[in-house]
Amino acid sequence: MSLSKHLIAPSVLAADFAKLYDDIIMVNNSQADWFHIDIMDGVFVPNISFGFPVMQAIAKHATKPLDVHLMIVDPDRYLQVCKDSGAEVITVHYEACTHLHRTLAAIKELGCKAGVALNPHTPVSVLADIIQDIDLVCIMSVNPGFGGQKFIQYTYEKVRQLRALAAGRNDSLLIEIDGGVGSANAGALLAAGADVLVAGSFVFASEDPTATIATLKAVDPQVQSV
Ligand SMILES: O=C(CO)[C@H](O)[C@H](O)COP(=O)(O)O
Ligand SMILES: [Fe+2]
Repeated sequence: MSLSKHLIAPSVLAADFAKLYDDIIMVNNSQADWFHIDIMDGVFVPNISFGFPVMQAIAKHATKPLDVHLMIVDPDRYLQVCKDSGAEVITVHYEACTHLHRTLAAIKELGCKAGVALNPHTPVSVLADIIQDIDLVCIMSVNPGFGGQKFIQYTYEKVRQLRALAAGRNDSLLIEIDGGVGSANAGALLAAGADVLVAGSFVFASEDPTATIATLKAVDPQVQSV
């Protein structure tokens, strides 16, 4: 049995949409902790993924929490439908929210965990005055919009900075890493202070996704050897 406390959230974006049901059942039966659901509007990011009807179909069969990453402008418009579509964690982008404090309060009001995602160019210091109000910070380790991109190395430093920023003010903060995550960087991310690893192509493009999830779940924190 693994003693690891970190969470694995396979990103459905990388699943085979023509056999989505099979992939949902695979995740249900794996050691994954959450489903990561990427919703894109073609405005905040230069891509459109899928919307709430598809998420509702996923929720019908998923036996694990849905961790929803909203890559959309003005996300307040869609919080209620997101909750009604099965979300347990709702993450909005810092860069997409004019009134982030109000948006986080609205997410919590719905009974969901409130997350904030940061683009690679956004420093963690922007969260200094609001860190105590956040359940989860998603550090983007690629520019959002597409799966299968190369992991940005500076992410390790951002995880360390965020853990230091939250110390004593939000010790239960979950730090999630999204983009280009796989066994080459998982151990170092955990050592830096990450709690949740999102993995899309690394899981779904592998020969045996169930075993790949188990491998990520079994990773121990490791100081990066570069
Ligand atoms: O938010 C995302 C893209 O914007 C995805 O969650 C992320 O890219 C995961 O895919 P991969 O593991 O293939 O990089
Ligand atoms: Fe994502």
